[in-house]
Amino acid sequence: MIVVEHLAKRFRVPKSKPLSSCKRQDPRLDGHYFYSVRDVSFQTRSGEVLGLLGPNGAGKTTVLRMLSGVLTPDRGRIEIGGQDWQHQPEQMRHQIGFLSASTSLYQRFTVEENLHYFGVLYGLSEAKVAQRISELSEQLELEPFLQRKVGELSLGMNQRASIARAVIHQPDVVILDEPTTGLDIMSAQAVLDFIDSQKTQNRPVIFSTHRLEEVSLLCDRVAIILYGHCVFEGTLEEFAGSRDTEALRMAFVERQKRAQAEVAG
Ligand SMILES: Nc1ncnc2c1ncn2[C@@H]1O[C@H](COP(=O)(O)OP(=O)(O)OP(=O)(O)O)[C@@H](O)[C@H]1O
Repeated sequence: MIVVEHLAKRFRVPKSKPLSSCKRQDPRLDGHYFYSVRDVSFQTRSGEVLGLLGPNGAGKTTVLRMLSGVLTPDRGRIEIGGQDWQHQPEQMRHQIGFLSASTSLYQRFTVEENLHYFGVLYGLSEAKVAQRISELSEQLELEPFLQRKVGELSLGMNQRASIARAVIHQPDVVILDEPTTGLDIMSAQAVLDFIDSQKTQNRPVIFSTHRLEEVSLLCDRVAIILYGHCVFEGTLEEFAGSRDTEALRMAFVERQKRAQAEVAG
């Protein structure tokens, strides 16, 4: 079970850097600080997939970076499997597999060499590393390019290898930031199948996306982030009355319009 309560994160606005007009009008700008995440709460159970939705700049990546331990929240609480992040940050970091846009691999190493390197870095034995590489190769369809250098891979291959790197240590929780963005159909499908397979292993997945078809297909729950606030958290049926993509789209547009009107008014 993952419980996130009242997360908040602000960043100091550098004096030297002029803000865009969009940023200057953003209600989250307050004095010298930009409040990227104001108040976000949600929860998800083992074997559930939670989709984090919201327009560009809503605060999704900042939430995921706090969940994965990359950023420390200014406020709020994160509990994973009954343990509080704040009290056991190192232990918790090992329980999480996090893929972000900045998850990178060594370009001159092959995919297998990269996975081996990161597996050893996580303290896995040689036998365990070999077992994980074999499992992940199958799950993410890496076999055809396992021996190729990362610098020669397509975007889709690179993303699948990066996901394998993120979960090489068999974490209890998988967190993926826009995992299918920019991918071709086959690579995107391999990533979606991987997320789906986590359900059968009873492992919770939290992922951000702009694609409602993916939410409809995979998610048990959604959390909608607008201007750094969580404006909805619950099942798809509670959100849109059904899992249908069009129903989700209408519910999402309705929420966003309402939030914009509240901000403007
Ligand atoms: N380190 C930082 N310093 C200053 N502002 C930041 C920082 N990180 C994020 N922000 C700002 O916080 C807001 C939320 O950013 P975030 O990346 O979390 O949004 P997002 O919902 O993931 O957007 P997208 O869908 O485009 O990826 C944005 O306005 C962003 O510019």
